[in-house]
Amino acid sequence: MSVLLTLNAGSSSVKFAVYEAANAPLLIVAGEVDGLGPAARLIVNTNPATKRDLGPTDHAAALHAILAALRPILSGRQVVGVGHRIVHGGGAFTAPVELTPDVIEALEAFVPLAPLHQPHNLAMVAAARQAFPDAVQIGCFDTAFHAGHPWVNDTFALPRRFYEAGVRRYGFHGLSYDYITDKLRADCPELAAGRVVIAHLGNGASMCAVRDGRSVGSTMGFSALDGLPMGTRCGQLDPGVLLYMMEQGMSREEITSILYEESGLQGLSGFSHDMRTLQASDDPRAAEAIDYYVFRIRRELGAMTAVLGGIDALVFCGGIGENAAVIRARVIEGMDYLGLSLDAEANARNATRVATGPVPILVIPTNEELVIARAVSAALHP
Ligand SMILES: Nc1ncnc2c1ncn2[C@@H]1O[C@H](COP(=O)(O)OP(=O)(O)O)[C@@H](O)[C@H]1O
Ligand SMILES: CC(=O)OP(=O)(O)O
Ligand SMILES: [Mg+2]
Repeated sequence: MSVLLTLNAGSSSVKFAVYEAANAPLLIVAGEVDGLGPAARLIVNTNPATKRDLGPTDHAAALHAILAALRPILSGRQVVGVGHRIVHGGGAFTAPVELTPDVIEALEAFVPLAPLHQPHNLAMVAAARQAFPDAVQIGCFDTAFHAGHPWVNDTFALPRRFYEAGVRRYGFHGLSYDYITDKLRADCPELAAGRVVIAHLGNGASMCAVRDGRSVGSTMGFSALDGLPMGTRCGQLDPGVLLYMMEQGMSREEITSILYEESGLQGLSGFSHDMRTLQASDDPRAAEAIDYYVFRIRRELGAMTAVLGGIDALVFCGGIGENAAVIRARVIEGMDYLGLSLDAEANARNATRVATGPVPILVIPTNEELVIARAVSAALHP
């Protein structure tokens, strides 16, 4: 049997799935290594019984563990296509593409703009090519969903030459937004045609303003640093802070490390980037980190609603958006002025529909893997 493999290297996880290679890909198995760093674990089919502690694990080791776990499943099956999440496609890659050596070379240019993702995304391509030399390798871009952004959301107020040189607000998490808008189109077409704010709250986090299924605004920009605070990333920052750091004599490497790896929930709490750990802690710094996180989501919810001129539905997704009922409750508190109010009981059990007010609030498990698998399938069956 011919199968497709998808690989999604996020900042704290590597997610994977295997599908039967049909026109509409049929899921065989899915799973992830999450908690990359000192204590990662492998979980298959979200079944806690399969959980295996891997100890200290980076992206490469995670892929190794995934391929080992897949060996019995892939035996007797032929991997004909591998689909990769590629976080940054810049202005040039606005649709899935075969990952030829020329394309890989072009994508390497974006490594400095997404250092927590792009190098790992590209390393997965090399590893998959070695493991499955006969399979076609397809790249699917987080930036592509936002490619039609209105210019005002695309630009910074810098001299024009920077825009021409590609210094633009690309936006990310596009595979997730693509899945959610498609799901809305299928399950609630009346909402899909309207003004929807999607909050993708994972280890990375962003929000997107969607009108009639198209991105018209997003909180992330040129790099995956902007907008909301994240596990270890700072989110929106006054550029004067960067000048200050430079004046203090910090090197580019030091500043990069602070902004990408030592900030966000990690920086504010001083001990963890993981929402589960922070919620379980009684350290006041954990509470303050969560306060700032919620404050910024509420602020951007107002901004995204203003971009859309109102809101017809709010969707939560990503590891935190799908599972952290308390965070959703705190984001929605006092938002009746937007027509948003929460059904506490439905919210507590992570139900799909969690609103009591006039504006639907939905919790939709995102599925970047399926978006990737569909793209691979389309490439194989044009
Ligand atoms: N039940 C839960 N309650 C609170 N937070 C959760 C829960 N499950 C997962 N998370 C959080 O989700 C985040 C990871 O999200 P995920 O979307 O899987 O990450 P990535 O951005 O690496 O794809 C972590 O902060 C984790 O603590
Ligand atoms: C773009 C980004 O931040 O992705 P993730 O949330 O998977 O780290
Ligand atoms: Mg992710």
